Amino acid sequence: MASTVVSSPGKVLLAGGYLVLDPQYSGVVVATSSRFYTAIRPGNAAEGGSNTIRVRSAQFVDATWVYRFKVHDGPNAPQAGVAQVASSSGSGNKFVQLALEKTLSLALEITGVQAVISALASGLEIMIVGDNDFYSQQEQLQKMGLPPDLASLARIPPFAPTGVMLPDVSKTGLGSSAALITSLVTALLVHFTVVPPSAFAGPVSQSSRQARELAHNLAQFVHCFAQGKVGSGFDVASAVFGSQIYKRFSPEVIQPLMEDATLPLAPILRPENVAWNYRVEPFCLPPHTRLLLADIHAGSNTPLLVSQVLRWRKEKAAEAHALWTALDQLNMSLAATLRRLTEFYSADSQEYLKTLKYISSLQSVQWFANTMMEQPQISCLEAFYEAHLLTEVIPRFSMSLKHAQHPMGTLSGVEIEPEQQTRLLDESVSLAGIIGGGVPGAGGFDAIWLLVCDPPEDLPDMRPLSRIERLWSSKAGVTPLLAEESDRPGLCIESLAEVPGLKELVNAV
Ligand SMILES: Nc1ncnc2c1ncn2[C@@H]1O[C@H](COP(=O)(O)OP(=O)(O)O)[C@@H](O)[C@H]1O
Ligand SMILES: C[C@@](O)(CCOP(=O)(O)OP(=O)(O)O)CC(=O)O
Repeated sequence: MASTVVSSPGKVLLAGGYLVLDPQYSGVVVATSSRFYTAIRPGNAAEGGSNTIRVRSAQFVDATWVYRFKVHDGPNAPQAGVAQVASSSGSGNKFVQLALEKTLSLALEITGVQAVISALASGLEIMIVGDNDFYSQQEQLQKMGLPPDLASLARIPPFAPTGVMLPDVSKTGLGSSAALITSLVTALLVHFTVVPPSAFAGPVSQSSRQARELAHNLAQFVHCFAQGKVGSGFDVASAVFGSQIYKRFSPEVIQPLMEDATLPLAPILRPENVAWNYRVEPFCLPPHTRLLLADIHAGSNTPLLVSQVLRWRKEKAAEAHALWTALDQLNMSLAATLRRLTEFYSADSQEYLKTLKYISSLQSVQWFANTMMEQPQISCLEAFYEAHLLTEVIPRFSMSLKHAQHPMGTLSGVEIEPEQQTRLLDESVSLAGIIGGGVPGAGGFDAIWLLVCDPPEDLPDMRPLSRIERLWSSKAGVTPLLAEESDRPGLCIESLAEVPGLKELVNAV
């Protein structure tokens, strides 16, 4: 039987951090070209593999877990028992184990006990890998004697070994656990014929929507259950559906499953369940602009930041409401302006590209220097400038949150946009051809994002991307990531042979 391979993208929350935890507000999420991959194939019956599931995470030291599957007669429905029988590191992998247990339980409910048992007759071999971008490659570049730029990153072999055990890896904030859980549960759903592979073979369509929604609901539940908390779920939603404007689901929908592990899953997780009230509005960055991320190699504690901000919001309700409302307006204006740029391109790609090429060589303060410019170019330029101004204002607003708390003290030290990040952003955004940027997600010391002009044709002087690479290479500990915005839908079914480097890993013993 051929391997089932499913991938899902990482995420960048451009705007809407903290707000997106509340269903009244939305987050602007970009799915990345960097992905997680899960490959599943039958094990070896001759080696007594029946009902044995071996999971390997090839990029890490001692990252093999072996599980034994059993069907239990639950009080309400048959349930999958997935017990760990071996682990190369001696410790478990709660996220993987729960993904297996919950997905196989759902398969038992939907396809029946016999179908699941026969699909496990030879056991399963599962390989999980994430693109190099999910982990800081700064040490790898040093080892290879390469400068910290995009060309060097492209020379690192795919799925390069990190040389460390899983808990010790330095992450870049692309949302590894959400992308991993989403690709793993969906690969299992496909392998156990709960959903057809065709549902993930092309763009999100009406006919494939239900399968995606089931994968979404299951991945959200497993991710929350494994984390022991219900986040906004923007990371899982973008792993499933791609770039979007996201409004969260009410946590109540999965609360019964979080509290009672014996409940049947299908009635709650099925796509027809109207209690799943999340909203996904498709979104994409304007044509020929490039998302560029920096790995800052530092990291912040998101749960701590979140709990401090939410406590402040509760204590200072009126102040917080005013700030949340203002921030949401700015975030939604940014999304609308970026959309308007895409519309310009659709209406008149030549004028759009002319404008893009023009601003690629100028700092934003010079964009309006050319008084000879005429419509429709002026309107297009105005939209680029509006996007620039909005990204300038949004982080300053979150900073006002930092200052707002001082009299009260509860938020002191909450570094949503630390000064180092502000300085790096200011320097980056002031270069020619940079539309704007910000601190993604919960903020902190993790990363910054930039939107960079990337016109299709040659430019008379240095490309904006190269300007940024030059600036960042002069800063210790700042390296770009290869990730761009994904040009594919969220979840994708893959062919093993077409994912460079994956076949070799899957076939290695
Ligand atoms: N590449 C991987 N292979 C296997 N399990 C993984 C991998 N990455 C993450 N996990 C599982 O997900 C858990 C949470 O991962 P973590 O990277 O801390 O999450 P996050 O991306 O949300 O910060 C890990 O403890 C591990 O159980
Ligand atoms: C605060 C948040 O709204 C956004 C956090 O975004 P990040 O991208 O910082 O997330 P992590 O991958 O968990 O570090 C919390 C949420 O929406 O769940």
